[in-house]
Amino acid sequence: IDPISVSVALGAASVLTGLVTYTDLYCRFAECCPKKQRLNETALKLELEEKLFGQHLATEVILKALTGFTNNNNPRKPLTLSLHGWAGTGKNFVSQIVAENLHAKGLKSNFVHLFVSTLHFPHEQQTKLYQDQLQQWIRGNVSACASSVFIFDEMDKLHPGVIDAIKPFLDYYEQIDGVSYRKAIFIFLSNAGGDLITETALEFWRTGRKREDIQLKDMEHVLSVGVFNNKHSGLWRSRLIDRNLIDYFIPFLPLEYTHVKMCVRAEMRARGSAVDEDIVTRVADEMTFFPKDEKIYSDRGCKTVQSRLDFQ
Ligand SMILES: Nc1ncnc2c1ncn2[C@@H]1O[C@H](COP(=O)(O)OP(=O)(O)OP(=O)(O)O)[C@@H](O)[C@H]1O
Repeated sequence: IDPISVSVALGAASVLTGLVTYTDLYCRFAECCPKKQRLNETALKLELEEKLFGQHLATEVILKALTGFTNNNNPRKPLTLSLHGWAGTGKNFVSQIVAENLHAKGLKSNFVHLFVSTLHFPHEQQTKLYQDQLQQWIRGNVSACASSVFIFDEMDKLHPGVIDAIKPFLDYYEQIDGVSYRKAIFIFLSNAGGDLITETALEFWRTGRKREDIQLKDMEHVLSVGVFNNKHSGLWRSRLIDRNLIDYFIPFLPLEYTHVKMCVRAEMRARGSAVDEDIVTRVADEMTFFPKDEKIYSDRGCKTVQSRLDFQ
């Protein structure tokens, strides 16, 4: 054995080891973009089942979509989810859970980006500017981290056309100007389609069928067509829909009295208080329910539970 090559090899090995340790150490303190997107399926499943109430369809589809996408080393396009439903039914809540399961810092991660239409894109006459800014922002962030997550809240308040600026990034291209967008995840949140979802849920209720028997096929098509034809959906006549670039339309069902009670209990536990059923009932009774005759669904979902609890 040649002593010189041995020492070169040893030196190289130690530098390499040093480097690996340095990177590990660095990533322990600073946030690093994961080279391979890892998802703990079991943990996500458990979290959704335990924390998200009354949303069997969303739980099922989100799990399936994320597991399939993150297990695929070579996705052909980014994952695009469009979450629809009445206010306070858990769309933001789920996005937060998803973000945390993909990047430990969740919404605070440098690789998770939240856009709120009324905040980031308020003026219709500046659509062109927003389109340019959005493209630049997404390009820059995906170049820095391929598995970036982009969440667009209040899609129904987004001016038509803004979102079409990102169509090329959501398409099946291998690369655009040297950047691959295939590992990114886009999540759209919207109230659009909430009425269609409620109609279907009511139809099941009125005909004595169980809420849990509602299937994705009962809604997905109606939802995509409804959103495409709705001028105030953010996806009105959007090329994202007619080019089939949205992978899943995910319905969030309106929440019932029992779900509101579950939210109150969860909130009490989160505050470290013992669950007091009298308070739970009081808070749930204060919420308003629709339709006028049956009063089945909370018109704000679980949204005002936290503030109502403050006044008990
Ligand atoms: N299905 C649910 N299961 C458990 N908690 C829920 C659910 N829906 C809502 N909540 C609670 O209510 C809060 C508000 O809900 P969230 O912000 O997710 O509603 P949203 O659907 O995004 O409403 P909006 O369309 O008005 O933005 C959540 O932070 C969560 O605490």
